[in-house]
Amino acid sequence: MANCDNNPWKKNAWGKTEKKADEPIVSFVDVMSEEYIEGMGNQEKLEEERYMKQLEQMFGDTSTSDEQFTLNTEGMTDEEVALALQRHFDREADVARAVASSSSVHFAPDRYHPKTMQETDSEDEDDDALRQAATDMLYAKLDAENASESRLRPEGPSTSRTKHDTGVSGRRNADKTFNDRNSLPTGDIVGDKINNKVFNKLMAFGKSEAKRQMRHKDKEEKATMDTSVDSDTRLLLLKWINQGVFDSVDGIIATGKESAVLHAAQDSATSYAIKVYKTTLSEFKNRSEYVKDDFRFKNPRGVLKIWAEREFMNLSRMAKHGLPCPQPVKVRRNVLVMSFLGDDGLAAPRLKNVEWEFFTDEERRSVYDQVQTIMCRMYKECLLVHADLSEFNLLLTPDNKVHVIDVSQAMDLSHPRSLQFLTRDIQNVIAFFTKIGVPNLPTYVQLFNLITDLEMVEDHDLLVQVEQFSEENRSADLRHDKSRPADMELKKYNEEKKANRGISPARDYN
Ligand SMILES: Nc1ncnc2c1ncn2[C@@H]1O[C@H](COP(=O)(O)OP(=O)(O)OP(=O)(O)O)[C@@H](O)[C@H]1O
Repeated sequence: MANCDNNPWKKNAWGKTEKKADEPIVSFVDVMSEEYIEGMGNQEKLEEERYMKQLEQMFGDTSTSDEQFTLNTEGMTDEEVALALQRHFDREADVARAVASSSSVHFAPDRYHPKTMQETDSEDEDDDALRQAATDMLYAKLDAENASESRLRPEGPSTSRTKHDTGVSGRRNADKTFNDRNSLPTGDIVGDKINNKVFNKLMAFGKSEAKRQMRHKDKEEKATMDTSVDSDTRLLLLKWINQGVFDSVDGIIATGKESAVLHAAQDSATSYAIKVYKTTLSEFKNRSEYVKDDFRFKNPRGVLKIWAEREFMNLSRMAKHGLPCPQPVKVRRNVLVMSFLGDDGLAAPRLKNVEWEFFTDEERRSVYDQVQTIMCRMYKECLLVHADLSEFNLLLTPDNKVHVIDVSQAMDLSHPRSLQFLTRDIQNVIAFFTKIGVPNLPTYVQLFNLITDLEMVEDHDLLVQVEQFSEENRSADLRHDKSRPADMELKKYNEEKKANRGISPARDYN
């Protein structure tokens, strides 16, 4: 086979004539022989030695030891010094490269690279010491700047402080407490210290106090609404002013347990009392005795709004029979408008508040007689028992006439306990007039018999007799439905509504 190597037209894959290799051609057998490899190694060693000699000739000593580099800069300009340093740096770099390529020399990175960030215990200690020194310096500076605050610093020149220092944290706590006025009103505590325990307690107290005040505010707002007028009532009153029922509502006459009574005026000639019932259940708890047998009070919340209507209805019944009481004018939801008892916008006093020492015996007796007549007529003509009659619900107008008010709880005689309530009314009245010195008052039994035309005896307790009578003489209607005696009152209530030609007795007025 012809030897193709000598052919000048021989081209490589890119169409170019291949350049003849400078290196001697070595057979594969030679490459694989150990002597050849050894020879190669020796040759490299020789080349390396030769290179090092060259470097020595160029730069002098190229030792890689950690000897300190010294440069005598005497008489040198800055530029010469810089050049010398640059040369030194270059030389070291060359040596490092040469050494790195030699398998017999280990590369020491510390010499050319920044110190590694590996931390040791001793380094930690050093850092702590450094930090402490920096803190000391900072506080020393602060103290120097503000000599007046030096009392915050613990005694002794070598004492160091951190943010956890009691003095520093105490001052910081005091600042925070003082500046955080929203949560805690502290007064002036500038310059004082508060230790952490106290500070934490103060903050916790501040938070709970803020919450408590919010709750308190809520309650206050609700209470204001309860005792005076809520927004719905205000709207209703405004509507009545627009309708010309009255011109203005100009103040509170009284706030009772269950209501607020306001004064309203029209043309400065006519005055009205507006009774706004509270709409919270708590106020009606003490009414349980009136309502415990009454079907309407099974759901007490639903019943709150009927108190105004009930009073309106009772006042209507009484006014119809000409009893001295406020004239009912309007009722809607929990608001009742009635005529005002008094003079010049001044409400008539309750018997409780009358100055009886200015009254003669006859005048006092006259007042008692009026009350007795009211009780009799309420029972006989209106078929009602007041059920809360006392010196608190009887007003004395300037013409010395007694008027009865607050009849929302007044009950029809059909109520299974109406006689018991009448007995209590009698006891209240007799007790009061006895107290103000009215002579020759009847006994409880006498008054009871006078009002009811029943024949109770003096020898026995009136209430015991009344209980017994009620038990034996339930009305025929009630006997039909003993399980729900209050149904009787409902029946009467509905009959009365119908008799008043409307679903509600207030209908004719609204
Ligand atoms: N028509 C009126 N004219 C003048 N003052 C009145 C009138 N109605 C009520 N008042 C005044 O308002 C006060 C409270 O009225 P009323 O007794 O009806 O409300 P109450 O909430 O039932 O009060 P309490 O339960 O404390 O007796 C009365 O004591 C009286 O001074």
